Amino acid sequence: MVPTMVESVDMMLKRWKDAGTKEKDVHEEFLTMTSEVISKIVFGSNYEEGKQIFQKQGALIGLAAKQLSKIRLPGFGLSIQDIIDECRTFYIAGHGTISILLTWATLLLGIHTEWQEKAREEVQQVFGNQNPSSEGIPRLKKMSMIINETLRLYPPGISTTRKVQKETHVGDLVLPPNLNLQIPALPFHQDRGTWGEDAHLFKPERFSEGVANVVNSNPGAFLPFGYGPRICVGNNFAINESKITLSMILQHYRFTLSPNYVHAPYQHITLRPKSGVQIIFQAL
Ligand code: HEM
Repeated sequence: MVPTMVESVDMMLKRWKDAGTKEKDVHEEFLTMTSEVISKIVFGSNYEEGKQIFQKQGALIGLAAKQLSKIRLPGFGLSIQDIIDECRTFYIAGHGTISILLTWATLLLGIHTEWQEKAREEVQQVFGNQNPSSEGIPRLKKMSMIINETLRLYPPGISTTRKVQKETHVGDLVLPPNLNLQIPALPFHQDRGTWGEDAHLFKPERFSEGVANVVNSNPGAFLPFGYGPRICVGNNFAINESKITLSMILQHYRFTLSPNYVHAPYQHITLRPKSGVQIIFQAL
């Protein structure tokens, strides 16, 4: 997967170079790039083909006889429809969230340029001018701290849901069966009792000893990928793709937030910027 990710980021950086413009809406750029990656990995195709596959799937589902969707693959208990649904889930879950994480991380590094420099130094130590490799990715400690702090302040999957199976007592509350619960990440991520009075500030050093060290007394304090048996299955995929993308950008550009940017995060399933994030890039 790493070479596929590197190839897609490389294509994005070539587009940037050819376009020659310094200011970019990185949300748009990352959306195209992450769609490219997931299309190649799930379908072995590119972004345009991936889009077409979904349009064709719509028609296919309409045409598919009920009989077809009832065919079950031996040993797996999955129907053709189940497999189509799984591919769709991976396609949708597998790029929107990563592009949002990358967008917020770039915004924060565009403001906190001292952290941008620290991250660039680390990337140069680990990869030099070479493309990121799977052996080097786990050595990017500062990058992990930056990504975790971004996920804490701007969790793309802003809330998750659970359904109560049997009557449950939580403190004085009695939760009846079948109650749907919405579990928002932000109040936990910005709780001053857990994170301190500066909980609202970007301070990646909180994670210098890893996530477990910060949340060991309360595993629910940091929920960017959810929690328990239904935790996000794309967790490592997302972190790897984010580290690769940020590393390659840092190898080629120094960047700052544009004065044209208007801060307007809003929740539309995920936590995204309403009018994009405009960043000014300077080639190194
Ligand atoms: C930064 C990127 C991502 C974030 C923030 C994120 C966040 C989440 C969250 C909060 C959940 C709910 C977990 C729970 O209820 O406990 C979830 C579930 C899920 N995610 Fe992600 N996700 C990301 C990337 C991905 C990627 C790249 C994929 C696939 C390639 C993916 C596939 C899934 C799937 C299939 C589920 C449902 C798991 C289940 O119900 O068992 N996600 N994700």
